[in-house]
Amino acid sequence: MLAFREEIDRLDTQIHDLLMRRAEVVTEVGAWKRGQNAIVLRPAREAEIMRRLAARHQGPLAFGAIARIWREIIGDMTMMEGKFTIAVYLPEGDGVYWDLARDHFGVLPALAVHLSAGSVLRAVSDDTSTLGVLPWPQEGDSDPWWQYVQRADDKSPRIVARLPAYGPSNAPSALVIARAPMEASGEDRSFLVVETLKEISRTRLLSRAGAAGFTVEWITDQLDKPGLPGLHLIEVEGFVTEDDPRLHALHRDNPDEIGQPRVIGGYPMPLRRK
Ligand SMILES: O=C(O)C(=O)C[C@]1(C(=O)O)C=C[C@@H](O)C=C1
Repeated sequence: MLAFREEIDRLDTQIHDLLMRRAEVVTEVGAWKRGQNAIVLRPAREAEIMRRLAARHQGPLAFGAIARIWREIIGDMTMMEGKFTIAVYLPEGDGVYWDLARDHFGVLPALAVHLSAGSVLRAVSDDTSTLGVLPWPQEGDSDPWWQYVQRADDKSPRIVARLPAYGPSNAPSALVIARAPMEASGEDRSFLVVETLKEISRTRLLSRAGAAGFTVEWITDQLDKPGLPGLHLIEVEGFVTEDDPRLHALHRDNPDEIGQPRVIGGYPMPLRRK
């Protein structure tokens, strides 16, 4: 028994030393980024780190535990690189987005409570908060927040990540908005906002998107009544940038039905518990 505990003490010392060393390296990364005026948060890199660890993981400890520890490490170390505040949507009586934010970004960042999604968007737009945590878009929401996300550039907030980074696929999801650069992680999804100019069924819109070359994962509408002219949020496979020829094709091939779509961000695919 004593021998086991001595071994555990030695391992703890090594883990602690390595974490302190990792924090020093991340501090250097932070200094380098400040010199370059580069944005601190890199969701694509974070996803790659998690995927690499998941692929090599073995032994009796469930990967969910490793994922949680690494989210704490990465979240807290991101905060060391620059001052972060996170605006979190916290509807009365529902702390799910708060928990998702804390689990993802660690104990260090300050979380600010916002009672509406619009208020989260404003906080990130006017730089009161670095990041915003918003609910996954709900069907039937008459005033969905995504319609106010302008486009995927570095100046206005866009969707950059999905929470949780690891978990069952039916877990409640949140989306993170920030003014961060677009970066592909190798396994990504993107969000397009598409304006329909006349009455068109969802099936027709989806087949148009397919014909333009997109693989559609999910769609929701700004209106309670899908089919009427209006805005549609379409989640597609892969990393899509503003200059993607498929965006142009969707409008060009259906000029009376579909306006020029815009990209409002996307996210690296989270790891899924098998
Ligand atoms: O690789 C970087 O750019 C880092 O800043 C390091 C690090 C990390 O802790 O591994 C921290 C924040 C970024 O979002 C991604 C990764």
